[in-house]
Amino acid sequence: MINVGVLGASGRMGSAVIQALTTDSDAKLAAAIVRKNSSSYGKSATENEPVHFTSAEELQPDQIDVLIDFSLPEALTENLKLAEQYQLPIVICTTGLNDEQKERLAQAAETVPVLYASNTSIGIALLEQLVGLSSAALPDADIEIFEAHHRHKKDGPSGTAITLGQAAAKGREQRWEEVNDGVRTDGVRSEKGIGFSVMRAADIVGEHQVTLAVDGERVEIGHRVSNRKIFAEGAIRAAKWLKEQAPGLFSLQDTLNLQDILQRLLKR
Ligand SMILES: NC(=O)C1=CN([C@@H]2O[C@H](COP(=O)(O)OP(=O)(O)OC[C@H]3O[C@@H](n4cnc5c(N)ncnc54)[C@H](OP(=O)(O)O)[C@@H]3O)[C@@H](O)[C@H]2O)C=CC1
Ligand SMILES: O=C(O)C1=N[C@H](C(=O)O)C[C@H](O)C1
Repeated sequence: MINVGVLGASGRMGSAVIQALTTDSDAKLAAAIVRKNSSSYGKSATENEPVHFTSAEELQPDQIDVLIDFSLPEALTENLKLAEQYQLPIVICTTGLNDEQKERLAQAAETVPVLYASNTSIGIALLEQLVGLSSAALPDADIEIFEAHHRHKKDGPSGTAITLGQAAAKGREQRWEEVNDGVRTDGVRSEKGIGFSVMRAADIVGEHQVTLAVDGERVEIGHRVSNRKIFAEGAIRAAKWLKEQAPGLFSLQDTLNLQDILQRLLKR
């Protein structure tokens, strides 16, 4: 049984992780961590078990094996400090990180196991591989990425959309900085640019579509999530894997054998 500390525990994803832990036979909720000024602070985090929303300062580190972070980028530094202070593996699922924050992940990974996943679903991990493969196989195709999320989302393009763009660039051995067109404000695509379009509406959980288009033909690779349980269970699966690792910076791909499967199939 592993004991999980959830950071950002009062949020949409924090609540989904807490819910998923109630039915997991190998992992349980050990701490539901929020800001001290959170409206949830001190309230009960679960219906039947005696876990209350608590602050990082009150944490009992000996009762925790691994942390899962679904807070916001503003909390990243403090959350990594917590992992370092108590030598706890940490799965970071927050998106919208800037370059400095990404460097901070690598720095923390020198002393604790850190897994960063902009999307914890296996479907998106698979899409990443398929996008890399498609982009290499169709070197002249124009690549565009569409993503749709709920009206409350605070960052865009989504972390997943950026990860998929990076997979496409990697497939063509291109530097991401040179091909990232972002969300075009003038509507004009650069020659090798990868562009993004973003929809924010109602309760959409998470949708991504990568289009590779040549004149007269179009490949579309897409993924839709309709329940946050998918992300929650993926994060818990990653946490179980990370708990067994030495310090280092990992991705969801490290926990799966998708590359091996693809390589085996491509050799046939
Ligand atoms: N990797 C993945 O698969 C997925 C990643 N995400 C990402 O996870 C993150 C959270 O998403 P979601 O649950 O929808 O967001 P919410 O806004 O619902 O939750 C955010 C949580 O962070 C807490 N929080 C806000 N500001 C701070 C702060 N400055 N310091 C500490 N805690 C803070 C809030 O707590 P309170 O206000 O109570 O203090 C709340 O619990 C986003 O970055 C999102 O993009 C989302 C889905 C899947
Ligand atoms: O904020 C969300 O909700 C989501 N964020 C992640 C992202 O930015 O990619 C993953 C998921 O699609 C949901």
